[in-house]
Amino acid sequence: MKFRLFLSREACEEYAQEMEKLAYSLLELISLSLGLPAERLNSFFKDQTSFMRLNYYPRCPNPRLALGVGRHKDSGALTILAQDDVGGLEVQRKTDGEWIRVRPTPHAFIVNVGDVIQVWSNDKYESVEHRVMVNSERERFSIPFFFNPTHSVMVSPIKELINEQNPEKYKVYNWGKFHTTRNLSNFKKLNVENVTFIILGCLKAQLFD
Ligand SMILES: O=C(O)CCC(=O)C(=O)O
Ligand SMILES: [Fe+2]
Repeated sequence: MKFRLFLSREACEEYAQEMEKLAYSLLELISLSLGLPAERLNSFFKDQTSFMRLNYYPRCPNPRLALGVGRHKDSGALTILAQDDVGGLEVQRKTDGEWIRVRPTPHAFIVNVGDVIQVWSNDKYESVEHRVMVNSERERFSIPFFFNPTHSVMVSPIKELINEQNPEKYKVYNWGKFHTTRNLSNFKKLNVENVTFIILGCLKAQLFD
């Protein structure tokens, strides 16, 4: 995939509209896979707070000293990522903590399940931890589309998925408040490597207070 450096507003709007359609299709498939009606989750996105980002990672002579994107989990519902052929995205394998390179596949998107779907599905789906390494020889471009719920949505495990054998693992939280607080803090105030993980951990911990 080749990216032009300057994208027009119209192109960005058109791209976002297409991503939104794709995101709804994926959401419906996820809903079906959980044994729910296809459109069960759609209403959470009526005035969605989705956005896209144009990422540029310049070449770096000493990649070990530079931060592409530090380790994190995406906090929204789904991320649909387009990337060029340079590579640099890595996901952490849960079994041994090893960072695995995600090899770019031509004409394919990478789809991340975010924390919101992890909570809705009560851990049936897991939000993957990932990071981006920079490259000493080539610059890199990527375009993530973050498919996020409406600001006022209260996120908690979907009640149809909860029963005695599968009690809810998360307390309810407000998506908009959570997202704004996280963005405003810009990860500065917490001296930890992985803020999302800690926050999800806190939500889980509260359950057992
Ligand atoms: O550029 C990438 O490959 C991923 C960026 C990313 O993880 C993010 O913006 O959340
Ligand atoms: Fe990410």
